[in-house]
Amino acid sequence: MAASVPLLQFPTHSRTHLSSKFRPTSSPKFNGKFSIRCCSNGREPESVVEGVKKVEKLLEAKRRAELSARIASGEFTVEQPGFPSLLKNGLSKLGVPKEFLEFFSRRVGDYPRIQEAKGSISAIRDEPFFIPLYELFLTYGGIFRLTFGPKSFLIVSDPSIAKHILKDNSKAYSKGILAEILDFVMGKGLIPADGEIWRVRRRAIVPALHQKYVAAMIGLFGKATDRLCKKLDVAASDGEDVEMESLFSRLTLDIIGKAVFNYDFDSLTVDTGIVEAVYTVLREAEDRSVSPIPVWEIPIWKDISPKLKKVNAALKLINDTLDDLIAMCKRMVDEEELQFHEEYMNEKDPSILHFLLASGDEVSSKQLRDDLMTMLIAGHETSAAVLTWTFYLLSKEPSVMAKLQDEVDAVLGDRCPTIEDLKKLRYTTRVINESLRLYPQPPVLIRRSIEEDVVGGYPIKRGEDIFISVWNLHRSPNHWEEADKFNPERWPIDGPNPNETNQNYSYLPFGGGPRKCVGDMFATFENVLAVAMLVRRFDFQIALGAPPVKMTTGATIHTTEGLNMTATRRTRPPVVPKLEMATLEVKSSVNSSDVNSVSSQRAEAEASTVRS
Ligand code: HEM
Repeated sequence: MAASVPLLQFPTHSRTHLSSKFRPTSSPKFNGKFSIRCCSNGREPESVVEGVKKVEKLLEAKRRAELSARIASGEFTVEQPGFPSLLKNGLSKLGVPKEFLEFFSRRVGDYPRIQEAKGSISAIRDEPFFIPLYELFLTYGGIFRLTFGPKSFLIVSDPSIAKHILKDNSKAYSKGILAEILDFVMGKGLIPADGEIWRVRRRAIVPALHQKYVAAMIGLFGKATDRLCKKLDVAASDGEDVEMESLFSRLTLDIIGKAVFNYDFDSLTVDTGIVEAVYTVLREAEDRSVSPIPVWEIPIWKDISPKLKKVNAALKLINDTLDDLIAMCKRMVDEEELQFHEEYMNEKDPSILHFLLASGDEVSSKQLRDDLMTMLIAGHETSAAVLTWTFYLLSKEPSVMAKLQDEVDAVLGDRCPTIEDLKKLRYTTRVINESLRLYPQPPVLIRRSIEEDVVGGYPIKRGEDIFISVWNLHRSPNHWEEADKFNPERWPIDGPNPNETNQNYSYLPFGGGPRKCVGDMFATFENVLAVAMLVRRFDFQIALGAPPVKMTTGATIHTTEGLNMTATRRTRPPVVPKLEMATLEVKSSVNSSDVNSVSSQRAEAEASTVRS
């Protein structure tokens, strides 16, 4: 029986089914005619944006104050550390030597105990689950236990503890609940797999995402984003607003399908059965992560539930399609005059699947399907969410948008972006870095201890379920100035690409340690390119009369009702690239080293994979 996940069971905001979001919002309410059209450059007047920001800040402060008051009033009861601990802490503050304190602890039998917060689900029902975790973190600190009835979780928001679990002692932890929830769709794919299966598959898959492959993907990103631009062009001509979250979901599905197994979903253009099947399965995975009872495991229900029948049919369609693609690719590889080497890539089909088959990867077709499916999901929802929240953040900060557009105009001109261009788009990259800080995807990393360990000085048993809150780490007032502010300037433009190592685990957009994301470089280029191509052609504002953009959560952070925007074709001043290009040219090596630093990060993670 899969463990239920009480913490993830908070009823989320009712979510519009994705498919209903897959069309431009053409209702009169969202008609472009009523959107704020602004000054000559098409950007929203700053006073309006500032006013909206002030109101949002006030609402946020009110919401926080209410939740803090609930915590203080005892809806969450805290178990304080025992008297000996309090005495020990007091003595420590008075400067009593550590050796004496340890001797004292042993004599009185006092072991440090993790602070405990007892939760009442009703107190926090209307929030995405990581929001109350943030309030609790501010009250109880970098590690605390959250107990719901018989179930308890350790919530980690301290960078050094996160580093210990993800990197230094990663062998002592598995994917726990996550593996149970995802089993139906990913089986033993790379994300849920543990132990020897994970080690073997990681060694097979990582080489497939070599630098030449990622560089070859740039053209694919460009083509797919161009299709999206064309769609926006039509909407702009028709004066229709667009729901960007669903469009980004389609963009990244089209990209990842081609990149992983050379399949063109073409979901930006058509709604085929396979696209619907992918969304049925994705939605089911998210529903399972927020469901109070694992109904999908009840024997009879499993066979009669229309919803589960639909999910099973969708899974069958996807699996059959994958089997066909694998068979087709095998035939291609058989007919090829193969000269396999480290940076091998088939020009006609540069997909990861082709690399794996050409490498002679000895793997069962079930395992191969699990891995492909895992990468499809891992690389699709995450990037779509990053783009959605980046555009949301940009709509709130016209000055950032202006600076971004200036950089893009200067670097790209009217060209389709090349890899060299992407390396020069340093401010655009910082915008993505900052968006990933404020909206990490996923907001929480899940682990389970598989042996006893000591974390942050506290002994823990085997079988502890642990949530590392990346959301808390990324917004911790201990580490960030004005933590809630969208400020790409906080990352020095000439500095290295921020990552978990150079930020000491206060920032982990792609995780860390041996299980770090294998698609970090791929995703960074994909997002930078999409943002650059879109803001070059269009100005974006939140559509007038659109519902407020609120968060809800599944595996990644979604909006509750979509991101309804007005895309307006830009009327740009002529591009005068010369001066700007000269400066950027000089500094471009910094950005190349950013890319290299991503690869060397990966090399470090791989080395520890081999060691572990
Ligand atoms: C912006 C986009 C992306 C973000 C934010 C992201 C984030 C992450 C994070 C945080 C993890 C670590 C999970 C953990 O430790 O529990 C991860 C793992 C993973 N990601 Fe990504 N990812 C992105 C794109 C991609 C892409 C494009 C691919 C595939 C091409 C991919 C494939 C994977 C895989 C296979 C793993 C599991 C690695 C392992 O356990 O060994 N991701 N990702």
